[in-house]
Amino acid sequence: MYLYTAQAMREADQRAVAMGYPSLLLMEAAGKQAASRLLQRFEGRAVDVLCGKGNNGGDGLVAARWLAHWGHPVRVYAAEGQTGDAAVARQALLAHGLEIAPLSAWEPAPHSVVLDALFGTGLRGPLEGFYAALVEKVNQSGLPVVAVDLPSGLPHRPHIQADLTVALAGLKNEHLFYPHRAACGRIVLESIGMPPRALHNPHLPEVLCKTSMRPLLPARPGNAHKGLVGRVLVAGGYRSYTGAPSLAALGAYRTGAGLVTVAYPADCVVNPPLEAVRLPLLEWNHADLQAVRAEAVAVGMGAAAGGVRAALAALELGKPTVLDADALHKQVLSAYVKAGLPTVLTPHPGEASRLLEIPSEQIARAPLEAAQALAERYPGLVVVLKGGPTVLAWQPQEAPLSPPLLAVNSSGNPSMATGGMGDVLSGVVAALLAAGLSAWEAARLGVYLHGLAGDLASKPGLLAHEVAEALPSAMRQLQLGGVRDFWEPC
Ligand SMILES: NC(=O)C1=CN([C@@H]2O[C@H](COP(=O)(O)OP(=O)(O)OC[C@H]3O[C@@H](n4cnc5c(N)ncnc54)[C@H](O)[C@@H]3O)[C@@H](O)[C@H]2O)[C@@H](O)CC1
Ligand SMILES: Nc1ncnc2c1ncn2[C@@H]1O[C@H](COP(=O)(O)OP(=O)(O)O)[C@@H](O)[C@H]1O
Ligand SMILES: [K+]
Repeated sequence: MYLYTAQAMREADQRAVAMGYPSLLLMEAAGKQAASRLLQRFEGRAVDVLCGKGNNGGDGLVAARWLAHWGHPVRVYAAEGQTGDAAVARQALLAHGLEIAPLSAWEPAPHSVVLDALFGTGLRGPLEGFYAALVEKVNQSGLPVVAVDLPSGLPHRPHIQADLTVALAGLKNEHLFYPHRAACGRIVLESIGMPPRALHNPHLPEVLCKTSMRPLLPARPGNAHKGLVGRVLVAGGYRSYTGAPSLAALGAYRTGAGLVTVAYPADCVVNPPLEAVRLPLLEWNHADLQAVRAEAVAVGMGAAAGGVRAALAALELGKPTVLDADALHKQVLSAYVKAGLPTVLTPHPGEASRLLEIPSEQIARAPLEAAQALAERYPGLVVVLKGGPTVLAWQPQEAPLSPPLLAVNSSGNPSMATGGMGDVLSGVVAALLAAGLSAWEAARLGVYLHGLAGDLASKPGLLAHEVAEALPSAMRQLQLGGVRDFWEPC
């Protein structure tokens, strides 16, 4: 499944029509589904439907018709001047004997719910004048609001603050990225019958979800032994933060690594899991690391100034590698590009800011663009730009002229914003690399599982090792089909 811009969704709509699928059917499904989702959540309240003059308004007119048809009290307020499908929706509503009042007549009524069908993906620029005032009036009414497709006004200000948003046909950027996502409330995605071929567009970012991630889970053969399922070398640690390599080791073990070795400077106290092999080193050098039996490496966690040396020593092992934290320096990344090894780098916005030399606020505002810029700068390396949500980008070296592949994670939550969470992720991705997944597969599945474990363990005061401990349940639930994507109805 893909993440759409307004333009990409319009193109999908046009493809559906070109394939012979009538657009009126899409509007009918959209309005009917929005009405039924509203009733599911706000049964018993009168519904005020606010309709704009475009197709979002058309969806609202369809919803109003069905609400009335099902016997619910409904008042309709609409702009004048619908055309095309929305005009047909208006006629159909009138044929049911409903009256349409002007939008200017709307006043908040106690115990009602507002269906916001003012503007969707067709909005051009911020709302002003009458519509800006209407949106503010709805927000100030304190009434619950269900938004059709998008809270009206997004991605600009002012915009509707919704309790529920019924996304139509596909998720749009506003449904996944903050601060806009916060305006959507709970999000439910309705397919509205759009032909899958019309939605198909591999140039768009992939949304990581249970359906695409489940097939990537590595199988564990009946005759498995610890040398067969993937061994991981974790290289990191320094005086200041000795928990980092230990958490990476825990993440790797809890993702199914057969054996984890933790290499760290001998003058630092590291307490890896009991099950890990310890390798204290006097200095980061290739010869000592070479002795470790491992199919993948995670390097840089808590390594401070030793990060660059550790990463360059690890490079000579010629293994698939995760570069995190203190390994994330330009000279390291350039050396890994040259080596052409399967490599995943996992910067947070601060580290990406150092690499791209742009402010981290800019990265947080446009994470997909930042991940893409890193992927283009370091072809062949898979970029995992961590955040809420984490985004991924990869420019395959064999296809330098095509745009990078992009993905956005859908799992994870703000309780994961605590120290050590990223260290666990490095171990998870390294374990998947060691199990034989490609860098793009391991990064996508690793990010998804890590977020899913965070969702299962979510609570105030969540600690990174608790997320690691939830990884086995996350994998089992994904395997057995017990996972719910956030846009699925409860
Ligand atoms: N997949 C699809 O493409 C489908 C889309 N549908 C609906 O269609 C919507 C998109 O419809 P439209 O493209 O008609 O666009 P909208 O209905 O979102 O808005 C277009 C209308 O808003 C006006 N407008 C735009 N910017 C404005 C501004 N800043 N201030 C005041 N007025 C402004 C335009 O003049 C136009 O009348 C979707 O969000 C969805 O609700 C559904 O009907 C079914 C299928
Ligand atoms: N609000 C959030 N929503 C989803 N995931 C989050 C959120 N905040 C943090 N995370 C996840 O937690 C991890 C934090 O990583 P990082 O900042 O590197 O932590 P550390 O450096 O302390 O190990 C990332 O995987 C990130 O995606
Ligand atoms: K809307």
